[in-house]
Amino acid sequence: MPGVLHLGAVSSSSEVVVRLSVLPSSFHLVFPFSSKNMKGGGNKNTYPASRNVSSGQQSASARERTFYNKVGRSSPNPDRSCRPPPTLECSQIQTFLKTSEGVSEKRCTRSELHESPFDICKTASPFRLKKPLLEINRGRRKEAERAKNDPLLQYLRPGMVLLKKFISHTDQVAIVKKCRDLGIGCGGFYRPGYRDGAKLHLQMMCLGKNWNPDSRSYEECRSFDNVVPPEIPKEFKKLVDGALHVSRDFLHQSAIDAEEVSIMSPNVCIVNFYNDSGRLGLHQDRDESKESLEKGLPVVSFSIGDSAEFLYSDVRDVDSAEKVILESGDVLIFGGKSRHIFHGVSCIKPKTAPQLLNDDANLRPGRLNLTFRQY
Ligand SMILES: O=C(O)CCC(=O)C(=O)O
Ligand SMILES: [Fe+2]
Repeated sequence: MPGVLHLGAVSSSSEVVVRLSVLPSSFHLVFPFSSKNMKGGGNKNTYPASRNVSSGQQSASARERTFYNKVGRSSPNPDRSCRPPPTLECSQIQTFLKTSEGVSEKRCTRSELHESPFDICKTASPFRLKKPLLEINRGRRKEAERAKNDPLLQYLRPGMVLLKKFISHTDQVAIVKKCRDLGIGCGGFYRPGYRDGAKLHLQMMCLGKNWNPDSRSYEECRSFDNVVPPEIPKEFKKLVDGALHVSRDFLHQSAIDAEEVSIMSPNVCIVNFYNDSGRLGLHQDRDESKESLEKGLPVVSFSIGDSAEFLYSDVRDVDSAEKVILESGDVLIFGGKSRHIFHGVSCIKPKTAPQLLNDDANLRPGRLNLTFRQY
């Protein structure tokens, strides 16, 4: 039965064998954004119509399209031991742990994480009280009012563009669900720290390659548990590509050199989850390859959930840093002359996530952020 987890466990004093098997699910892909339709100087408050990516056809209805039609049918991660996984469609995860000498098999395991996987979604309660319609509508009106005068496309500085509300509601829900599934599996969320014991104020998961905060370098598998990070879902890559094209069109329409934002193909993504007290100090993203950094290939950042106060500056100085609020659905791009900016998250603004997202994605209070890079 699709999506059903079979768990069998056999245990002896020297060995534990756990087998999980889940049938993979298939996806039908539909994406909402097409750079081709983007008129930078046109309607400031709408993005272009949806496009069915798989067929390349224009679709009639705009915005509210999803890139999964089967969200929530989770397929736990395939084998991610530090060896080539047998197949990405792998439907089984096997863990062999031996407590005695002579370990012959040691594959995808969580045993070394020392903590249970972090779930970015709330546990569904069968007794969840529905908010009164009046209250829901009041929330929506407030959100719409606030967004009314916000230009959808904002040029923040050379190489830095903000696409407000770029990710549709249904795509945000799908991203949350995908990150949740990956996050509770092998290579999922953990609280990163440094050798001296200091911890970052967030939960992190890497896709593509692992970023090691202590050595400030990328590695093929996580040094603390030998797990190969999950791949970046191709649906995420399509959204990144759409965002890059829309921002280049916008620059072009605004008589700014589109090359300030280069096209790149992400092969690394750092997924951060911040709770209400989460934050991230000012830093530069400078651990990608020399070639990528020299070309100024952009970082593309997705925000979902509660809003964040995002700081950026040419120097590492919180007091003089510029400030921008990143809201759910926003995409921030910084490349070219802004590729080396110092940036960070000074605070999360509690209870600012759209009510509809809370209802449909069941995200914990906090903020999900994905930053895509080309190593
Ligand atoms: O959460 C954010 O907006 C920034 C994340 C970030 O800078 C990073 O992961 O390097
Ligand atoms: Fe960063």
